[in-house]
Amino acid sequence: MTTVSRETHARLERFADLLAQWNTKINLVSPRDVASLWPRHIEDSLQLAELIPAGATITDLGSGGGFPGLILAIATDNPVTLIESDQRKCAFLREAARICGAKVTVIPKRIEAAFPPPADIITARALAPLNKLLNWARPLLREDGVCLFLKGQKAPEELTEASRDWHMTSTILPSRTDGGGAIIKVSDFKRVV
Ligand SMILES: C[S@@+](CC[C@H](N)C(=O)[O-])C[C@H]1O[C@@H](n2cnc3c(N)ncnc32)[C@H](O)[C@@H]1O
Repeated sequence: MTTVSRETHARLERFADLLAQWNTKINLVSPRDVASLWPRHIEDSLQLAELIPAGATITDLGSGGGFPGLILAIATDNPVTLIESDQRKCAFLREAARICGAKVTVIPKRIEAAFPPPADIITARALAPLNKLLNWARPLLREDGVCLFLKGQKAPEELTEASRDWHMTSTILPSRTDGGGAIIKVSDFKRVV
């Protein structure tokens, strides 16, 4: 379990309450996950916080209900850009950021059409295979930036597949919350020509 301050815990509780309210109208998480928001979604996102340096700018791709981007904005107080194409989810993300006092910019567009300033860190969860994530991330990341992707059991296969198209420095870290899941950390990557 990731340890957070009492104040951060209270802000995350506010986020969880708001998500549960909004989830009755829009599908931010599966309805059966509302009762297990902390272990399944919040803790899963929080484990990235300790891999992110203080002050680093973060861009989160396909943020959905705010995992992991909004959770990281609350836990780290770093500036976070959330890219999400679903307008109703963007309305939730803006409202949750306001209520939880998170430094967030929401870009209500498809990733391919979003051009935020290059970030120090790119995150994503439950969005696309690694190869596609790297393709989206490259122009949105500083040259010396790092990608942190929350992945399921197929992380090793995705890394093998992506290695055919990308030169990269990569590590697979075991997820602390999802048995069999993993964090794929990628830096210094460029397309094989
Ligand atoms: C399966 S959900 C995962 C949401 C969140 N990351 C999580 O772990 O709960 C994928 C999200 O990515 C968004 N999405 C999918 N393709 C996208 C794209 N090309 N540009 C922006 N958002 C996209 C969807 O609208 C959806 O909210």
